[in-house]
Amino acid sequence: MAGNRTFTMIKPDAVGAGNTGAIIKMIEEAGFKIVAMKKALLTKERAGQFYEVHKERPFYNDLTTYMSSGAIVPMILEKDNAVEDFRKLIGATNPKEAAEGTIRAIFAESIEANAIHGSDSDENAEIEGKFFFAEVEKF
Ligand SMILES: Nc1ncnc2c1ncn2[C@@H]1O[C@H](COP(=O)(O)OP(=O)(O)OP(=O)(O)O)[C@@H](O)[C@H]1O
Repeated sequence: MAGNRTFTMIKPDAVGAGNTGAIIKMIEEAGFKIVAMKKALLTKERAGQFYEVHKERPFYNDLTTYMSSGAIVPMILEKDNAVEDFRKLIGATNPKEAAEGTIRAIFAESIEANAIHGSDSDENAEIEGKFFFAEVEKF
C-alpha cells in the first residue's frame, strides 16, 4: 500500500539555526517518504492566508511576522497513517510539553518558534499541501 499523505513545514527558527538537515533525517528515519520539498519564503500576507484559522487569536500578528521572517522548508510526506504519526513525531505545540525525543522537544525555541508544522487532519493536509505544491494532485 502506498500509504497516505501529510503536509509539513520546517519553520524559520529551525531553518535559520541550521537544523533543516537533522530534522529531515529524523523524518526519513521515522519512515516518511518525501514526495515534494522546497526551500521558500512567505510574505506576511501569504503567511496570514496559511494561518487564516487563527485570524482572531491574539498571537496572529506576531505569528505571521515570524513566519515571514526567514526561509521555510515545506514538504509533502507519505506513510501509512501519515497525519497522526507525524503529529506524534513532532510533539506538542508548546515545546515545554513536547514528549522527549520529539522534533519540537529537540529543536523548538518557544511556543511560537516551534521548529515545525504538521497538518492536523487529512482534509487540512490536502489544503496546506496544495497551498505550496499546486502540482501535487493526489492526497
Ligand atoms: N499561545 C500561542 N502563542 C504564540 N504562538 C502560538 C500560540 N499558540 C499557537 N501558536 C503558534 O501558532 C501555530 C499554530 O497553532 P496551532 O494551535 O494550530 O498549533 P499546532 O497545530 O501544534 O501547530 P502547527 O499548526 O504549526 O502544526 C503554532 O505552531 C505556533 O507557532
